[in-house]
Amino acid sequence: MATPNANPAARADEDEDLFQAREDAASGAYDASAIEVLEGLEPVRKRPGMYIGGTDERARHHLVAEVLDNAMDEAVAGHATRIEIELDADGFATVRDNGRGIPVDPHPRFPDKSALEVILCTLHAGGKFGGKAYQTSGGLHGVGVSVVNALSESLVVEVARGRTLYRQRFARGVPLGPLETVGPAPNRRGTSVSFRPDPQIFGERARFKPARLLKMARSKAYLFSGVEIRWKCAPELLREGDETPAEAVFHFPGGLADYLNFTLQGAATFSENPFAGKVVFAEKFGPDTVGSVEWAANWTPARDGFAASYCNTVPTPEGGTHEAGFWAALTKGLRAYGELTGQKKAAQITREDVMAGGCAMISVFIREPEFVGQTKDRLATAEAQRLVEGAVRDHFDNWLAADPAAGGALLDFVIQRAEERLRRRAEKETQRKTATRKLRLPGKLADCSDASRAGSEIFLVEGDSAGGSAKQARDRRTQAVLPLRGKILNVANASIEKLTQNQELQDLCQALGVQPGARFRLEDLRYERVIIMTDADVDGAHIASLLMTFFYRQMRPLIDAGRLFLAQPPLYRITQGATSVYARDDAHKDELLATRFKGRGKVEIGRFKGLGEMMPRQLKETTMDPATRTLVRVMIDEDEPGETDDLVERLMGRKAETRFRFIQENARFAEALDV
Ligand SMILES: Nc1ncnc2c1ncn2[C@@H]1O[C@H](COP(=O)(O)OP(=O)(O)OP(=O)(O)O)[C@@H](O)[C@H]1O
Repeated sequence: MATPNANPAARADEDEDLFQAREDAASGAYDASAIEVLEGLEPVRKRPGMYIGGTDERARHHLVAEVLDNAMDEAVAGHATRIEIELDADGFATVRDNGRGIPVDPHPRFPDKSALEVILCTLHAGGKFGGKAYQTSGGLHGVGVSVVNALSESLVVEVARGRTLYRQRFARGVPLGPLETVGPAPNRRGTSVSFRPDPQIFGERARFKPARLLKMARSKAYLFSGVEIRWKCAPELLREGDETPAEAVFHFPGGLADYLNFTLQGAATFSENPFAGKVVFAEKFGPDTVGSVEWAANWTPARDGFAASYCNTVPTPEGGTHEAGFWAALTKGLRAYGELTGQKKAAQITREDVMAGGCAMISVFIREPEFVGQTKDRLATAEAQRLVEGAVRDHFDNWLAADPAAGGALLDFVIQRAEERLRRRAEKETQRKTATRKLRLPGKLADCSDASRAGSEIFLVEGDSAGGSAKQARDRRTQAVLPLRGKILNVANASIEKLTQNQELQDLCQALGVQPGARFRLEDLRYERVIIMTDADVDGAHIASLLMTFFYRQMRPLIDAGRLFLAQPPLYRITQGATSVYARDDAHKDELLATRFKGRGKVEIGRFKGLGEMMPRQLKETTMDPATRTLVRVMIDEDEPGETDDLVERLMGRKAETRFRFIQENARFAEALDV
């Protein structure tokens, strides 16, 4: 669709620019010399995101998870009993285990290199591709530790094997020398990996967060009761008032049940003892079935339910087949229990009803799991569903029967959830029938012209001038624009009355076609995607966080369904001759300057003050057009359930000093966006 431009001369100039840029890319610069072949670990340094999902805080901590997963694999395979995690004041993280030690003998395919060097410097080198060295492992691709090596400014591996200590040092994935034999080590065995993430990749001021790693260490210990995890952190890294200890030892013989009780501390639950257990598959399904499942679940009316699942100790925040099997066992179990106790209504129960208020932890160990992506967010192995359902079902039936009071109360609670769900559905149907319900839409909304919800989007923009640009830049058929004036109310501490009186929020709800809080229904949402589009500066970031808090608190299912996004408007336009490119932030600008603009004439850098200042076609091309833009999906990234609640409370709640502390801790982010 054509976008009207206030200034036709400028439009013609721009067309010319664009044409030239395309020509340039299509001819002169594109010959055989433009085809690069990346060798060794270079691809990892070029595109870290492909291997660790980005270069942000989560990705940085994921490096430790990769190394820790290797040590856990060694423990789960029965070769290590102790893992130590240490954080140094100079930014190094060390993970040490007392396992077999990474093999150090010459590698059969590369006889002049040790297996250790091959593992550390080659993608896809590992002992977990279905061989005999590990039965169930979190590692699969032979990628983890080599990626950590590539992205570390400095990395040292020590291996104690056969009473001898070996060491090799690396910098940015390149060995600084061969594997050295340090000397005899009669009382030591295992592997130690020490590394410091590369500031060139993660930024100068990126540091590990002790609290985040402590949680990781603790949850690993819960997941495998056969391991003791020792934690040590340089006191300089801890702030006064931090709850993170400088030293701790984690060992949980009670496994997941301990974990669940710890997480639910204080909440009233249906049963004093959670529904918990463990099944070794070979005992249930025959000696050829490798692996096991452990679980713990309880129900509480006091808070929303959650499910935390793991496969081979790797967290799977997006669930997958193991979770599906677990909930299927419980749903079928409750229906059968209802039938047994004469509760006819139990036949209506679905998985959704069982999950409401259900807090569950599920950990499976299986051979050669299949995940979606290298960061392993979701388990895809179909077999896991059958194994978990089969293993859990009998135990659940027995648990319900063993405590009729708790079992009956749980069944009532779940039936109530089912009834509520059915009532809601009936209400909706009558609504649809009785009225061609007239929608009142706020006046300033520029709605899309297509009636279909599929593929439609609404952009929430800050202020009328940005709204004006966005209205010109949009695709009128599928993209709607709602300008919001000034900062919306901070909902973290607003009462519900205040919330409903706030004009901006009222308009927002009306435009979306939904109601906030308990009356929110995802089915009512008038658009497929909701996109927050604010300026790339501190004010914009603040408005975006207020909106995200609002959605998190009042419309959480919208986030869980993956339908909330952040637009990524550029901050800079870099021009050289006929070529222009856009940069998101300072780091991106520096990267582009270093890679794309080498010594060919004068480079001009323009900085956008706000969206309102951009030409509609620039805004369209960089930020709104689905063919060329990038969107960031807002997701809830929790290492532990309840963590986001804490963070939102800290950031947006009443205590200004905690917010201030967060901003200080994350100063890089705040600075990068500062104007
Ligand atoms: N702590 C350790 N103890 C013993 N062997 C190890 C240890 N760490 C790594 N290894 C060996 O190095 C191999 C490569 O490890 P790497 O982390 O690169 O990949 P992976 O664990 O096989 O798979 P993934 O890419 O999924 O993490 C492992 O398969 C294992 O054989």
